[in-house]
Amino acid sequence: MTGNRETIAIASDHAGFELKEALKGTLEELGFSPLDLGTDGPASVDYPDFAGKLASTLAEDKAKRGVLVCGTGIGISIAANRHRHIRAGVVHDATTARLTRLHNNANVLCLGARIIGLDVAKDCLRVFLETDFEGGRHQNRVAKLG
Ligand SMILES: O=C(CO)[C@H](O)[C@H](O)COP(=O)(O)O
Repeated sequence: MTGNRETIAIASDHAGFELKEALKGTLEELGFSPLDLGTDGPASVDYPDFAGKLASTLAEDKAKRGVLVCGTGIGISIAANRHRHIRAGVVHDATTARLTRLHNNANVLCLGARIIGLDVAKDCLRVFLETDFEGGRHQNRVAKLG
């Protein structure tokens, strides 16, 4: 928390850099405090490094939720999901953003900057952050993820 604003960790590779920068502003508008873990520019970098930074940040309890962006959202989600405390979901619209919270209790939102536009990405972010886990039948399934 920063003041009474929840901290949201956010990171990207070079392909996601511009979208990450834009989404930091969206987080502020929505009343959250973005914790930017890089990358810091358009120079080519390796997405597992930034997924790892975000995973460490959540493990250290510096944030409870995070956002990762790469070209497709896929590579950075694979990397993030190697960490047992991470449930990262790649989403493409508000419906998948809602369902990855309702059903999967995802704690990390993954977006593909080369796949979706800014307005859709903003919708995904807002819905992801405002939707609670449904529990019930999904609780055992999520527990079985390890
Ligand atoms: O989407 C990604 C991983 O899933 C990466 O952003 C993408 O592979 C980077 O590609 P390039 O080095 O050609 O910019």
